[in-house]
Amino acid sequence: MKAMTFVLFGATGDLAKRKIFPALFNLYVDQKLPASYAIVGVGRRTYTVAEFLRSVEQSVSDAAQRREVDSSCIHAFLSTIRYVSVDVTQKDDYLALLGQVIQCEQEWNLPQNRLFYLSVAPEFFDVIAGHIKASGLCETTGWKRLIIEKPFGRDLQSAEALNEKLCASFAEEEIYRIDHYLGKPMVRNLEAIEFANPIFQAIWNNKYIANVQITANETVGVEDRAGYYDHAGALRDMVQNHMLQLLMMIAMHLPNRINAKEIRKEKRKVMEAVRPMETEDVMRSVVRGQYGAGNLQGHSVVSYRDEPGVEADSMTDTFVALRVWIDDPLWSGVPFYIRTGKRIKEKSTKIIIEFKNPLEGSYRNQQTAPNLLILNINPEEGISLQVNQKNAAERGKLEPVTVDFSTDASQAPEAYELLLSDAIQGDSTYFAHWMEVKLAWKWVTPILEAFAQNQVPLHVYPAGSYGPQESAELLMEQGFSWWQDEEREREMSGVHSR
Ligand SMILES: NC(=O)C1=CN([C@@H]2O[C@H](COP(=O)(O)OP(=O)(O)OC[C@H]3O[C@@H](n4cnc5c(N)ncnc54)[C@H](OP(=O)(O)O)[C@@H]3O)[C@@H](O)[C@H]2O)C=CC1
Ligand SMILES: O=C1O[C@H](COP(=O)(O)O)[C@@H](O)[C@H](O)[C@H]1O
Repeated sequence: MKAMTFVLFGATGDLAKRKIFPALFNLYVDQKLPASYAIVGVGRRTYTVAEFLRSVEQSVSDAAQRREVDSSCIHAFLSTIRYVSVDVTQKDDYLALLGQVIQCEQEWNLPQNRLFYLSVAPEFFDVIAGHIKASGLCETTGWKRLIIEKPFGRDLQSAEALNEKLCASFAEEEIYRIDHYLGKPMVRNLEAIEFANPIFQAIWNNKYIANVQITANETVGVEDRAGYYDHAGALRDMVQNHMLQLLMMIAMHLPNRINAKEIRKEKRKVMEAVRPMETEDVMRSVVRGQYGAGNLQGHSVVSYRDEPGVEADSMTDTFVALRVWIDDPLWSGVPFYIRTGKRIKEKSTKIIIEFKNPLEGSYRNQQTAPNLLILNINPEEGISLQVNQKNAAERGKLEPVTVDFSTDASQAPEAYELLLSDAIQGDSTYFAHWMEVKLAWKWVTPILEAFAQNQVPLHVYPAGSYGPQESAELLMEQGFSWWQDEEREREMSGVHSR
């Protein structure tokens, strides 16, 4: 790993405190940072270095406790950090930043490898990239990289404009667009499940797969983010980025080689093959919902429109379900169902692959359940396979059982740790390439337009439910159902087989 200087814009912000500094600290403890490096925190407020380090110390204290490290370890980590107050809109302020970076490079004898992380509001992304270039921060004798937070634009046009501006300062291969779903260990694992297991690889196609169900349900509501969310909605907030990334990961074909270039090439091909939607398709294949008041895990919760900061007549989608077709020989005829919602009965991110069931009805007078491959992403992490077996206690009645493998999620590194470690090493496999982002925006555009013009009904669903009933109907049209909901209902009613 090459020695470097890590410049963190937004170092006094929420994300830096909650995720970035704890992740850097964990990497430090695990000796996954370069042998020599410096971190330069950039914020607007005029902190002294000591004040800034106190705030960093606070933000890594939980991680330090969990890792059972002593204060000397924390102080050693803090000793690598400096702070500069910069108004990112003021070009002259960047000279002080450049001075600090050069000073760090001299003090620690670091090559001019510079990693810039923009953890600031999106309206500053292009401004900062431009000033980094104009100030000379970009002129290095080593490498330079730019990590950029979400959201990457709010539609195709703004994303293109942002990308153009970033590309004036950084080349595509130097830009690392964060999608934190690509930092989740089980999402990274999808590629291995598909491509490192010949038995799955052999049946990963429309001959054997009946449908694929991708779910990211949350129990939380809009929280204190109405200012952003009420102008975004679930389609922009979750589908354009995270859900389509999951789709690309699960549907990509076997790459020629397992490396960043080939994997991203295959992901891009998936987005190119996703069937575009006309307005009529949107009306047939997309369900839009918004949570009403309800009861969630024993607590009454207010409707979305009654949340602080939300417009009383807001039409913002807090739930979206979609039926997606991929027009390529591998997936022709296989519906991919995607859904995501807030204030849903339980937190659950998973992908369920339902296999075709040619034996249905052929097993004497008994029904066989389809085989399911369940990829649990969050909060549980692991794989389950549903198979049929005879229950000896029930006179050999056939019933589905699951073979489970789960990992201890509490021991797995956090998404930001994995993403930061990758960017430091120059591995862009799990960052969104511009073409993926662009194609995803392009694909959601007709849906965004149909929502804006109210061409799709907004179904109100009770908080604590599985979303609007219409989302179940989307699957029923092909004779399917959301397996996860069925499973939960069965568990609750004490019935364990179909
Ligand atoms: N917070 C989260 O959970 C998540 C955040 N993100 C993304 O991360 C990014 C940062 O979010 P978050 O940390 O929540 O934002 P915050 O509002 O908490 O922090 C913003 C940061 O930007 C700095 N800043 C604001 N204006 C200026 C300026 N003119 N000059 C210099 N610095 C400035 C602030 O400095 P100061 O405090 O000194 O004013 C602060 O460090 C955003 O793109 C967001 O979309 C993505 C996923 C989750
Ligand atoms: O990016 C976002 O993701 C979170 C959900 O992330 P998860 O890791 O908890 O599944 C979502 O709550 C938020 O609205 C969105 O901006």
